[in-house]
Amino acid sequence: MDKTAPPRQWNILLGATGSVASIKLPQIVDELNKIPGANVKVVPTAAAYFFFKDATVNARVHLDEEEWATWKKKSDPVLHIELRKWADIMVIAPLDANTLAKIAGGLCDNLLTSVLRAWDTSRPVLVCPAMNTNMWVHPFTNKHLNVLQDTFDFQVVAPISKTLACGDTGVGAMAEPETIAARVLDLLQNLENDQLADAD
Ligand SMILES: CC(C)(CO)[C@@H](O)C(=O)NCCC(=O)N/C=C\S
Repeated sequence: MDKTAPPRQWNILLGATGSVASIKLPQIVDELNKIPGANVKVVPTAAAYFFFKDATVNARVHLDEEEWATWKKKSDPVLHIELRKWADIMVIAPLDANTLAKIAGGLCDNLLTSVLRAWDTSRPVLVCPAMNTNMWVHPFTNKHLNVLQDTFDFQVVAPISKTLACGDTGVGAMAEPETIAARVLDLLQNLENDQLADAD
C-alpha cells in the first residue's frame, strides 16, 4: 500500500488589485492549485473584482463586504485577522500602483490592505506589479517598492514587456501565471526548510 505521507498543506492567500491584469486571476488560481497541498483563498479589492466577477474561480473569494456581514458583536471573528492567521504566504497578483502606495504608507481601508497591515512579517509576501509603463517608470513606483523590499522583505516578481491593456507596448505587464506560481513554490520550499531548521 502506498505509505507516502500526504503533502504538507499550504494556505495561500491570493490578493488581487485594480490592474486590468486581474482578468488573469482565474488562471493564477489554477496554477497555484497545482502546488501539492495548496489551499487557495482569494481577496480582491473591489476594483480587481470588476475584472473577474463573471469568471469561474476555483477558490473561495472573500469580498470586502464579508468583513461586515460576518461581524455582529464583540467576540465575533474579524475576517482580516482570521485570514492573516490562516495564511502561510500572501501573494498579490496583480499589484496595481494604488495598492502599492497604500501598503507602503500603511493604509488599510479594505480587506486586502487590512490583512497586510496585520501581517506576521515572518511569513513571506510576494507581489507582482502590473501597470501602464508610464506608471511603472514613475519615481513613486521605485520609492514604494523599496519600502516593501527593504523594510518588510517583500519578494517581487517584476512586470514584463508586452502589449498593454491600452495598446501601448512596454514594461508593465504582469508576469505570467506560471512564473508567479513557480516563485510561490520556491518561497514555500524555503519556508519549509526554515521551519525544519528551527525545529532542529
Ligand atoms: C492586461 C494584460 C494582462 C494583457 O496581457 C497585460 O497587458 C498586463 O498585465 N498589463 C498591465 C496592466 C495594464 O495594461 N494597465 C493598463 C493600462 S495600459
